[in-house]
Formats: sequence, C-alpha cells, structure tokens
Amino acid sequence: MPEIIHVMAGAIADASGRILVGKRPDHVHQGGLWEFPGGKLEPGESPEAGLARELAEELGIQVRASRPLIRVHHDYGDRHILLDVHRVDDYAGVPHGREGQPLDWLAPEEMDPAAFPAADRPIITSLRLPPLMLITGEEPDRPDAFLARLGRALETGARLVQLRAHQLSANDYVHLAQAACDLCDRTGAKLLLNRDPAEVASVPRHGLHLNSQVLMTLRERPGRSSELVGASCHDPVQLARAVDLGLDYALLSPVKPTASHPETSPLGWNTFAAWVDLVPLPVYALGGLTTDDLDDAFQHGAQGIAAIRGLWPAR
Ligand SMILES: Nc1nc2c([nH]c(=O)n2[C@H]2C[C@H](O)[C@@H](COP(=O)(O)OP(=O)(O)OP(=O)(O)O)O2)c(=O)[nH]1
Repeated sequence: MPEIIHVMAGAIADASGRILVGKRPDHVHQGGLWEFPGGKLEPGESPEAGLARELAEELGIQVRASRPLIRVHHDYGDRHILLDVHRVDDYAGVPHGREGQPLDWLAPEEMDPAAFPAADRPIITSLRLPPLMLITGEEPDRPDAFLARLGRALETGARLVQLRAHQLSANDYVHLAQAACDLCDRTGAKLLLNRDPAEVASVPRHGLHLNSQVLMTLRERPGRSSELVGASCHDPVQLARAVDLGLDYALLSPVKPTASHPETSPLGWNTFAAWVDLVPLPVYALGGLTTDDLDDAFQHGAQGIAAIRGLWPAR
C-alpha cells in the first residue's frame, strides 16, 4: 500500500457563494491547473490546524469558521492523495496570492472540471449541490394540494427535490413532474425524477434519481451528460457501482431507525463515515434524520441530509 498523502484544501466562499481558486505553478504536480488553496498536512497536525496554516501561508487569511465538505481519495499513479476539503465561510483578512499565484472567484456552476486536477471533480459537484435534499415521500393523493405543499417547501428554501411517487401511473407521474419542474424553475431549485429513465425520457427535469435495484442492473450512466444522476445505496458494493457508472452523487441509508423501514437495522454514523470515505462522491445521509442532524452529517463525511418527514412542510 503506497503512502497516502493527506492534503488539506479550503473551499472559501464569499457572500454570493463564489469560491476562491488559485492557479498551481507550472512546474509542480498538476501544474498550470486551478486548485482549491491548501497543501500537505504535517505530521502530528490536526486537519483544522493544517488548513489554517496552509491558508495563512498561501493567502494571508485567518480561518474563523469551517466545516468538512468532502474527502476524496485519488490515485494519480505516481502518488495517492487524500484531498480533505473544508468549506470556509468566515475568515479574517483579504486573500491575496502570497506565493505569486493568480487567484479568481468562481461560482461553482462556472467551474470547468477540465481546468482542475482530476481529483477535484467530486469537489466541484459537491459545491454545486446543496446540503439538503427534500424527498417527496408521501403519495400525492391530490396533485394540487401536493404541488401547493411543494411550493411552500421551495419558498422556505428547498433547493434540491427528489420527486418520489411510486404509486402514480406513468402518465400521472409525468404530469406531476411537469408541474413540479415549473415550480422548481421559478425558485432556481433542481428537480430529480425518481422513475424509470425510459418513462420520463422527454420530461423536463434537472436530473434522475435511481433506486438501488436499477443501479445494480445498469451497465452505463443513464440520462444526459449535462444532468445530475444519483442513486440510493445501502452498502459499499452499491456505492462502488455508483462510482463506476460515473454518477454524480449517492444517498446512503438508513443512518438511524426509520418508521418506514422498522425491520432494517440502522448503520449509525461511524459505519456511515467508514463507507463514505471509500467513495469519491458527495453522499447524502438518509434515514430518520432532520435538519438537527446536519452538523453530525458534515462531521461524518456527508454532503448533507436527505429526508422525507424531516423536510416536508406540514399540510
Ligand atoms: N491544494 C490542492 N492540492 C490539490 C488539489 N487537487 C489535487 O489533486 N491536489 C494535489 C496536488 C498535489 O499533489 C497535492 C498538494 O500538494 P502541494 O504540493 O500543493 O502541497 P504543499 O503546498 O504542502 O507544497 P510542498 O510541501 O510540496 O511544497 O494535492 C486541490 O484542489 N488543491
């Protein structure tokens, strides 16, 4: 097993959500590419201390508040790195390139993955995804009441919605999805359709969500290359399949006991963290969680939480 080089990097956000990137010098590893500022952790140093030291050395800023964003293992052939990225939302000082490196502020949507090292792809996806995914788990017995409820969730900040309505006929699902996509477009939220990709081929959407059975039967990534595609996973084999298919994100469940699956034993946060660490993907924690669990989720390597009961507004 080659030595793993632990690299700390900061995703430093400004008030409008743009992220600071720096250009790596031409002569170093991955030279000439844009990076998230940071560098190697020193022996005996905690991740937070290493991040603070690197950002002070490279940018002249003092980190005040940060939290884990994503950990990416990547094998470059000549070296294996663990890129441990923390999101920095508060700092003192004005960032400037203390080593002469050019800097820029980019919205995550503007980042061209080809201009960054290969290890950075999941970081860019992670920056484009919000910390909460709303799953519309209760069956829409009355579409207008369901859409009004979705509208309230969007008004109160939902940014990513998975439309899950397995009891509906294909035709009713398509109609509901069209109306839901209109609502999401009005607030800039993204709509993921949890349905057989063939049934929703021409339905407007921002992505597809696959269940674990469909995930394990597919041989290639479905959908358009420009849309988000993710899957529900319950074990490391399914997570590995999501990576092999080139999906953008995964859900891993159940983290805690849930009323909907009382027979399934929960993973708990430590197993969740150990499994998530193996996959270079943003992974949402699911199962018995609410926004009160968000900090635990971040500390255990999650992109955030996905929830039905915990996020659907009251009727
Ligand atoms: N900081 C940073 N490093 C990255 C990113 N993506 C990526 O593959 N890397 C790789 C490139 C390098 O192999 C390694 C970072 O090492 P580095 O050379 O910048 O570390 P350092 O600042 O401690 O410098 P030194 O000790 O080598 O002088 O991580 C990224 O977004 N940010």
